[in-house]
Amino acid sequence: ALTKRVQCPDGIHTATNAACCPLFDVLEDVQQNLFDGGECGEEAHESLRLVFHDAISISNAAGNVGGADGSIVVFDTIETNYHANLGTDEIVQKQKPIIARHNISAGDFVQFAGAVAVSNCPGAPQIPFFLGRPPPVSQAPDGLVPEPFDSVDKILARFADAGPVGFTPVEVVWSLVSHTVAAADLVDPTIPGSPFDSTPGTFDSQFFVETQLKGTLFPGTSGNQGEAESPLAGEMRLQSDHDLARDSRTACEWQSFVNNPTKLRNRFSDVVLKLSLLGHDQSTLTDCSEIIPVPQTINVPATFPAGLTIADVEQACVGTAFPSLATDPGPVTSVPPVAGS
Ligand code: HEM
Ligand SMILES: [Ca+2]
Ligand SMILES: [Mn+2]
Repeated sequence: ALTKRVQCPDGIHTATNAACCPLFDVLEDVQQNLFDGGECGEEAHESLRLVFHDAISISNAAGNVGGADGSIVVFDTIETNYHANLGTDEIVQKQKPIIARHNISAGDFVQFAGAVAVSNCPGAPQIPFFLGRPPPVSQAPDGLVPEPFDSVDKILARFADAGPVGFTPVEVVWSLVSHTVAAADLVDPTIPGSPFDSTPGTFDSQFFVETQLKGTLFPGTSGNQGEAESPLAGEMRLQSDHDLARDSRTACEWQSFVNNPTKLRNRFSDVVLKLSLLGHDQSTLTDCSEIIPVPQTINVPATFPAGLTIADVEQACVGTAFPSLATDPGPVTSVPPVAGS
């Protein structure tokens, strides 16, 4: 279809809707001053985490107030002190001056920065972005963000209660594709930056392979709340990811992402869009998805880490065999921490 484009006031860009033009400057600012020139590093990871923590803070039972409204930024002195949000204060402090330089709401910025963050990760989808969220009305109440020590029942119930339609167990799995570009700083504070898979800078399916492997060690100290044993030195496994990979309601969807990059991209894109619209009527927002950069593509098959094979898989999906994968060559390695964590 032919779409008429407008010339933006900067004289450089064009857009399908003039309302999107200011986002070219915001994009430049976040790439240069938040994401170190366009990296999939610590600030990109934390900005994606912030997408979730802002958006999921809405409850159908409580009347669907809030959601993706930027309250975690505007009411940061309250919300970043909630236990589940600990550690988000740093990225909020880095985002605030950028928001102040532009005429953009905090709710829009959090979702925009998250979509740009994901686009910096090779293999990622181009996440749609809609513009026009009003300022938040109030801080989100405590207790709406899932914790890694929550049971699967509790996690699924919390997601089901997020917004008027909620999220199904399968959509919960889709949302956890995020943990392919992620690390933990506070679950074990002695080892900040410990990644959830061996490739935290790449948007691949290693997270779904490695969470299905038998846990054999704690990368740092033992006894941390919300942590389960992982299969690799340096790698952190959340109790919640361990349990979701093995629960009969979620295990087959979890396994289905292994070596399925097209599904990984498409489902994650769908579910992040849905998160980004929590608390909003999509028809009141403007589609500015074209401003989000097109991510670099990758073509690397999933593998078992060196020294591990199908024999180390804790098969949980009944009825579908775990995909057959090669094992990385060479000696057993350990996963290095994410820099700047
Ligand atoms: C059951 C649901 C979830 C739980 C229990 C959970 C829990 C956690 C925990 C405990 C951390 C480590 C925080 C730290 O110690 O620094 C983390 C990191 C992260 N989470 Fe989740 N998460 C969930 C869902 C999500 C979703 C839906 C997204 C995004 C769509 C997301 C994105 C991230 C990212 C990107 C990081 C890494 C941040 C960094 O590397 O700095 N999480 N998550
Ligand atoms: Ca990865
Ligand atoms: Mn971090």
